[in-house]
Amino acid sequence: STFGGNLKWEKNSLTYRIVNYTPDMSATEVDNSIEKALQVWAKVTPLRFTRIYSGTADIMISFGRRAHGDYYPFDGPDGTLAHAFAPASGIGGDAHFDDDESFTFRSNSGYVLFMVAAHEFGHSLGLSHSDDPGALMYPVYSYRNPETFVLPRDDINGIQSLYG
Ligand SMILES: O=C1CC=C(NS(=O)(=O)c2ccc(-c3ccccc3)cc2)CC1=O
Ligand SMILES: [Ca+2]
Ligand SMILES: [Zn+2]
Ligand SMILES: [Zn+2]
Repeated sequence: STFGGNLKWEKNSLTYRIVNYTPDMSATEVDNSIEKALQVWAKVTPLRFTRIYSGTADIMISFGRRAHGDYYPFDGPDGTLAHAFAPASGIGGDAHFDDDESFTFRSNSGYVLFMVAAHEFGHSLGLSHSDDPGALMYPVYSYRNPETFVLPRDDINGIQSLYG
């Protein structure tokens, strides 16, 4: 959900940090999923993402369960899979993933981290939900092959209305 207003980043160069990992996948698979999910948005905007390994990034990415340090505790298996905060300082832009879910790299047994992350990063960049069922920002998870995934037109229009 889009916590916070309909803001946007006032800079095109953003940093991200993968704060911790899920036991479901290898670190390399998590790194790859996150990187590709950010590239989905970078490809159609002037936005550029630089990974940092310590300190505070614009987009802090972490896995947690139940109460995990903000006012939006997760709910155990299923239900909410993840959430992200709209662009702002501090927790703004951060994306949290519910570690009571099973995330996967490619197979469709479990939630594909790439897909969930691409959706959440839409929120991190200022997008809210789309009512187009084919859109990435539609609020219902749907599996699409990460290898062949192409950002739908509705999402391109949305992100380019903010950062075109
Ligand atoms: O904006 C919302 C509101 C509902 C949420 N529920 S969720 O965590 O179960 C969730 C639902 C769908 C997705 C999703 C949608 C499209 C593609 C990939 C994931 C991600 C998270 C999380 C979320 O980001
Ligand atoms: Ca959950
Ligand atoms: Zn959402
Ligand atoms: Zn959280």
